[in-house]
Amino acid sequence: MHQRRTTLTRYTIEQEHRHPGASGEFSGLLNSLATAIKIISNQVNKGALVGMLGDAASDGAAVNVQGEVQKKLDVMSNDVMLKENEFSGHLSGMASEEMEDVYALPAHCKRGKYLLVFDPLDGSSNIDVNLTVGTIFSILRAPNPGKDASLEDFLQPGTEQVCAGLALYGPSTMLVLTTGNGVDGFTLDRDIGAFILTHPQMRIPAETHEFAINSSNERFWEPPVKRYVEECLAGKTGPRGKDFNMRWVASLVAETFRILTRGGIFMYPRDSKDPAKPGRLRLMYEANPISFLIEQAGGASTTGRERVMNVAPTDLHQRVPLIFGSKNEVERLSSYHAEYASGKEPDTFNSPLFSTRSLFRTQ
Ligand SMILES: O=P(O)(O)OC[C@H]1O[C@](O)(COP(=O)(O)O)[C@@H](O)[C@@H]1O
Ligand SMILES: [Mg+2]
Ligand SMILES: [Mg+2]
Repeated sequence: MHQRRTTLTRYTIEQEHRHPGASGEFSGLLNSLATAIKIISNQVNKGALVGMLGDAASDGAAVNVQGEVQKKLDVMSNDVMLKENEFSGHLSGMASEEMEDVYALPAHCKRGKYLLVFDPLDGSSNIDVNLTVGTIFSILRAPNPGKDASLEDFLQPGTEQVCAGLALYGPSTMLVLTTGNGVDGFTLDRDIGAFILTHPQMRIPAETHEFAINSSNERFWEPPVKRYVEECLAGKTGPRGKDFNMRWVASLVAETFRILTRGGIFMYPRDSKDPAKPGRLRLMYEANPISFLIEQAGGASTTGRERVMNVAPTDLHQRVPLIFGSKNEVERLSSYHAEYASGKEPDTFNSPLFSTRSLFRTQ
């Protein structure tokens, strides 16, 4: 007996039926996005077999607008995202982590009513060590549908996103997305070449005992983050009264999926490492789409000072501090930021962990 499973195609049609006025453009766009993701997944999966590992230029000279060395897979993924989506007819422009300016659609491509912003390959440092990487995307409404999009058209806060999602190229290839009605996860069934709904309505538990932060930056953190991490490390014997576990994959997509699955808090906070950069992660194609997913799954996302999706973008490649995950933990860390901003010194800063001999010395 045939057991019917919900494919991504069926899912988008069903969603469309819920909106009687829908034109089908959005489903068409998701379809071309899914095709791009399948192509990238195939190349990531084959890796060295198709010569896809390593830097884009053998001497490491290919550098993107972020000043980061481009991997071959960064370049290939960017190209696939552009070429598979430009023809959909549903976009009036695209912007990518790997390109300085807004991508101008070729003259022969029809202009549509959406804008697509993406990080074609997130977690690039993990490619050569065969760990999970992914693609992050955000869909906005084009202020001037049918016309070429300008840079200003893209500078919309995260609250304006109509859809956001990520693809994971890990042990299995997954697509996780939200259109503002919760978060649904699909797994690629390679035998039939279709995404199947395997993780409907994902929810993040409000409580957690797992945190993720790159602790090599500890000396650059602000006091609220130092305080929060110190309290986690103090475990049962500290003010939290419970032991915490720590994870750092250095792949935002993988950390996000872990948090969507079993909770936790992710922190790439503001630090003083490079005063020109208020954070490590990019607002438009990393922080906003991830925040939309997290909030839709019942979690929270903040810069420490404000809700990420409320930040008014001023630049395509703008960076922000990013703290997200289980609601109670994110709220706790936000309250530490607020206390710090108000000038109140919490008692825990006098704890031995912050003494001159300690790991978490205050500066
Ligand atoms: O190397 P670090 O400082 O730990 O940073 C890790 C972060 O950088 C990223 O790899 C940045 O993304 P890209 O690989 O797209 O540049 C995130 O996925 C991850 O959270
Ligand atoms: Mg990235
Ligand atoms: Mg990237």
